[in-house]
Amino acid sequence: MRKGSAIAAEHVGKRFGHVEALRDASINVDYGEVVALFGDNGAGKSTFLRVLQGIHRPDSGQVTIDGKPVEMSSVRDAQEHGVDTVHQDLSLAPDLSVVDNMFLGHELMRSGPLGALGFLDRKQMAERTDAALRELSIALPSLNVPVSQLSGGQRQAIAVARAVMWSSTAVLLDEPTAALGARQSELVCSMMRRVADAGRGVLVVSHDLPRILAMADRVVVLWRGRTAIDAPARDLTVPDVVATMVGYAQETLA
Ligand SMILES: Nc1ncnc2c1ncn2[C@@H]1O[C@H](COP(=O)(O)OP(=O)(O)OP(=O)(O)O)[C@@H](O)[C@H]1O
Repeated sequence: MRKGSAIAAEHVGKRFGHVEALRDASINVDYGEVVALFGDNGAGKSTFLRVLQGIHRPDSGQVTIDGKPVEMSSVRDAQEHGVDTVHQDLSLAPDLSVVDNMFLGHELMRSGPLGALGFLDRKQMAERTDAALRELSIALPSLNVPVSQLSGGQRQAIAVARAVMWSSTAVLLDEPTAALGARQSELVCSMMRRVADAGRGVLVVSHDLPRILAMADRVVVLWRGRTAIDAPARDLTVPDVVATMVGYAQETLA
């Protein structure tokens, strides 16, 4: 497994007009590590995630990928650096099969009779889908059913497996357990651990404090656009995290 920093940001600032969404936000995710990003509503989590995804250019500060400074101006730039994101809406095409969703935008073609590329290489796509799901111990009833026929947890698993298949450095997840019940949330947590074990850095944004704190290696808490906590998860309890968020707010009101 590669060692060191998969993705990081130092002292990032980002303004939208008069709103200072990020003022001094820092985070580091090592290869093989799961880092949880917590914060109250409006703390800047989505903005920070978008900076790391190449959607927003930071006004100040630096993003590094694989330890090297990067300037990104699109999601494609982040993908070229091996960083992929699992969005809250999963971005799956409900009527397409598991295999077709895994290769959405990356379809494999094979030569037709006259040597022209024109046919989807369904065999190879199915084999690579099977291997990608196996790597994360994801079992599905069939790879050929439309994903709309699968459970929420299974759809989440496909979106994660797809991100892992197309990324070599880091996988960013936005609220992966928000729409799931307890059992499926636990399965998604163990899957995130396997993604890290497969050598990626994993960054998860969540409001599901107890569950994600219990499985993460490191925790970053944003408060009003600043990194207020950056500590090993084992050193923190849920009340610690909440108290920091609320405590900071009370300090300001006082
Ligand atoms: N495109 C934008 N234009 C203007 N203001 C924005 C934009 N994006 C975010 N903001 C503002 O930046 C601040 C941080 O928002 P952000 O969505 O990053 O917080 P969050 O921690 O993800 O919140 P939540 O948990 O509610 O999703 C908020 O005040 C928000 O209104």
